[in-house]
Amino acid sequence: VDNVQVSLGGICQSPTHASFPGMSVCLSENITLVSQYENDTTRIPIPQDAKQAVSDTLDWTFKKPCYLAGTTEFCVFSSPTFAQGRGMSLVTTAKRAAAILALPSFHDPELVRGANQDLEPDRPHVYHVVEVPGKGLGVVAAKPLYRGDHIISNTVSLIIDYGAHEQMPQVELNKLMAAGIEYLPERHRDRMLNLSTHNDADAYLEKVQKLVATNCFDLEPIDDSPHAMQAVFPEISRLNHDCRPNAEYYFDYKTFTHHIHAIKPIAQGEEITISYIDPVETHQARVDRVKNWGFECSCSLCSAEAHIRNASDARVRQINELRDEFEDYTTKSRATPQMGDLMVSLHEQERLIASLYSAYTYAAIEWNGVGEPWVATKYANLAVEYGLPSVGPTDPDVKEMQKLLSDPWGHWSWMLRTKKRMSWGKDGKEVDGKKKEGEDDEED
Ligand SMILES: C[S@@+](CC[C@H](N)C(=O)[O-])C[C@H]1O[C@@H](n2cnc3c(N)ncnc32)[C@H](O)[C@@H]1O
Repeated sequence: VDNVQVSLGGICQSPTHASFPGMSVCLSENITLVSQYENDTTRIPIPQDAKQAVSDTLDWTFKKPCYLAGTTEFCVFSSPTFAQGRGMSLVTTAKRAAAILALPSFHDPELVRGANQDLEPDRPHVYHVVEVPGKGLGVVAAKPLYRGDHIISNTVSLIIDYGAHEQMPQVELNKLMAAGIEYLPERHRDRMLNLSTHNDADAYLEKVQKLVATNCFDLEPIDDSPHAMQAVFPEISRLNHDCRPNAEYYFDYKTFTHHIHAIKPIAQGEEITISYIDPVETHQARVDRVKNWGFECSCSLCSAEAHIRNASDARVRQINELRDEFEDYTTKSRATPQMGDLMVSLHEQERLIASLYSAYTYAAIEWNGVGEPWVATKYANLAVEYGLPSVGPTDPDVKEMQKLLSDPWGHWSWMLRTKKRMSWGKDGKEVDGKKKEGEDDEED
């Protein structure tokens, strides 16, 4: 069972005004193409020879400008035709650009048909973008929404390799990001350029830097590169933060699409929110993290009275302690089914709806681990129901719970804790880590 803490796949972890170490950087042979940007404070012209010759092989339409950072060259790659002409751009290495180009959504346009509502003006939107006092723009429900209802999806618009952040001076990276935005088709580009920068920017490139920092999400590497990626999705970026949100997001790597679903009932006209941070943190930690986006968190939990906040902090600490026990599959673990029930209850008390699926998952595993298939089945069903809108159908926990549902007795968790504690199996030897699928149960 995967640890549920959000790191990658979440909102950018170091979003605003971070200082990136400037390494010595040499311009690649494309210096003449980018030098024209030096004093440009408005828009970035497309380099004359950036467009590739049209060929039968699927390729990026634009592959320049580039910068050589040490021995690594980072370029802008762009496909204005991606996702029915919505377009996408990357700032990354040629190797990673090739890995992304190999993804199914580039070869089968049907996979991303209908992913972006702006391409389907006749489809009724379930949300409106409005001015929200004290928050700039925000998203409100256009009709009553129920748990699991789909709200917005966006294919990725701009991706920036964290390797570029590490290895390029910020000012050079800003130019590449600006070129990536420039390549997007006009309507899409305008939406990107209208995104919030939280506060004013004096120059165009500073504006590009701030809008990426304010609106990006983190994506895991899709190749053998150690570097994660930042991604921007213009419509989804209008969602404001709440530590106890009513919507959750997940990224589908197959289609390169970000999805937002309601995780609880939302009334017509109510603001739709997501959490920018790991919400299973204490009050002070949350307040500090949210400051990265330049605002003081005023959500209901952060503005609660001190004694309410303190009780919440105690529950959050207990959730984190219990998680360590559930993740320990050795005989040292103190995890019991009743602790699984407690985990569920603590999540409910804390209004941690987005990660409730993980509490149900732990409870299902623990009940199955002592040979109680029907209680395990109840929790596994709940894990799937709550997991689908929160983490999506390809999430490992959701898939594991679907397996448990189809055959609790054949699942790796069946009687696992009992066997461990009674030293059954494997000559009584303790096996570290959880039991792997297909491992035999010959001593049962
Ligand atoms: C990703 S944008 C969200 C959309 C933004 N409000 C807009 O006008 O486009 C993030 C920025 O929105 C504002 N914001 C988001 N959540 C907020 C909140 N709970 N309270 C105040 N400002 C918030 C902050 O300025 C933050 O830097």
